[in-house]
Amino acid sequence: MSILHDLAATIETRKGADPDSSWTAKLLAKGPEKCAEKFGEEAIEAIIEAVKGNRNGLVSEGADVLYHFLVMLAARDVALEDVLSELARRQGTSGIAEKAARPEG
Ligand SMILES: N=c1c2ncn([C@@H]3O[C@H](COP(=O)(O)OP(=O)(O)OP(=O)(O)O)[C@@H](O)[C@H]3O)c2ncn1[C@@H]1O[C@H](COP(=O)(O)O)[C@@H](O)[C@H]1O
Repeated sequence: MSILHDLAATIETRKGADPDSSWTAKLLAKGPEKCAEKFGEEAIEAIIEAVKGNRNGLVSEGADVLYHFLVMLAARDVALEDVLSELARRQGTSGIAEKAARPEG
């Protein structure tokens, strides 16, 4: 299990939990739209750090982005595994070398 899988599993346990018991439970209780909004805010903060060239800031905001991405997925009942499977599928269908190796037609 990766850290992302561990975190996704923790976030899953926060669904329906008392909003006063954890930050994640509180955010999920506000609904999927709020979760998506928070993801957008964190993404913008990461963009700002990237544009500034602030390595430490980008690492920190990047962690926020990944956490809020997982919360957004959980809020819409989309499994991390589905996103990872989509990435894996693309590994097999993209890339100049792979395309060149494929027969015509
Ligand atoms: N990785 C994170 C993580 N990253 C960011 N955050 C929270 O996300 C919030 C985002 O910061 P903001 O400044 O936007 O928050 P805010 O200003 O208080 O919120 P708003 O008023 O803007 O809505 C912070 O309060 C952080 O605590 C996180 N909260 C939890 N986790 C992980 O999730 C696990 C479960 O957390 P709890 O559900 O809180 O136990 C933890 O063990 C951590 O591993």
